[in-house]
Amino acid sequence: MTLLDFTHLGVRLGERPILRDVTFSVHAGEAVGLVGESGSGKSMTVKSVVRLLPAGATVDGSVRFDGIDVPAMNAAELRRFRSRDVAMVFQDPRATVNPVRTVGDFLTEVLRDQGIGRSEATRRAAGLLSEVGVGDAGRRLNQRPYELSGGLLQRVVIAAALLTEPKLILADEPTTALDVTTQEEVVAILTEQRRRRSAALLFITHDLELAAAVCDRIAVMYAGEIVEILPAGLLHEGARHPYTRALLDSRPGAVPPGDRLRTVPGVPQSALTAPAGCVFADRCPLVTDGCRDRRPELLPIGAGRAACHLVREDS
Ligand SMILES: Nc1ncnc2c1ncn2[C@@H]1O[C@H](COP(=O)(O)OP(=O)(O)OP(=O)(O)O)[C@@H](O)[C@H]1O
Repeated sequence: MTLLDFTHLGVRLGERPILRDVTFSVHAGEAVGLVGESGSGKSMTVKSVVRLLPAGATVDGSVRFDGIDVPAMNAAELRRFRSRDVAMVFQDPRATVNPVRTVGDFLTEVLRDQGIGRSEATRRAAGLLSEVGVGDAGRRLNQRPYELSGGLLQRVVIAAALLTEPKLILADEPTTALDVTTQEEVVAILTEQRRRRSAALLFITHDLELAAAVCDRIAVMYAGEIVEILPAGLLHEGARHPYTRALLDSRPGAVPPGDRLRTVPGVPQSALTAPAGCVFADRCPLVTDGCRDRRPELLPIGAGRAACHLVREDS
């Protein structure tokens, strides 16, 4: 069953295009990874779900949650949607948690807003802290954010995200600010807890391997567009788009130890600077004249979809 549905979503900031024709869905309980270089539009796609786009953004196409058009929600519907149906985990937990209030206040606030009494809210918050691996929950509830490490605080943010039993979790590079060992623990906890609750996940990362480990499907973005979407388990053998292939080739693990790392040649484009035909044409090793003339559509190929004239003509 489709939970979140983007149909021809376009976002502009003034005259500047940010996202173009973004079309994909996330099913109930499914995890979809949004991958791509900096500036490709991953965060803007996620922000459009909760209507947190910058002031002055204009949106066309649709974003539907459980069949309801998010841009058309009135203030009360939007408040309810944001506080109950969807939860967010961002890169830096210290930017999410109020530094001067206790962890307990942060965790119980949403439940208290829903009319749940203090002791019940505290009991639930303590239970969730234990579930996300924060020991000595009673003591932690009385601490302030500066008393917790980044990894512990991100677990607190994950606990807060789970409190209202959301149907969808939006995670924007949730581990980038943490050290490598802590990253693995936090990803494992997020994955385990969302699976246990059958919550869907839209997971932003630069890291294809991480996306493949955490998600069921991977959507690759470039210059404000989705250029490929495919099952995570088929990432290595099934990726067809030259940009996805180039990202795979530029992973540290793609070259023998000691060899020079490969990069995707050229400079990343935004939706504003991308060429008129295929957005990847300027950097594509397979480019032909036809690629510069016509924009490829995201069409079924193999087990996924890709926006590339060449892989389509090949198959
Ligand atoms: N507040 C803003 N005002 C103007 N332009 C913005 C704003 N935020 C993002 N952009 C532009 O929108 C485009 C998409 O940005 P977005 O943050 O979605 O990319 P991203 O793929 O999430 O990148 P990163 O991985 O670096 O977070 C970029 O060209 C960016 O410069």
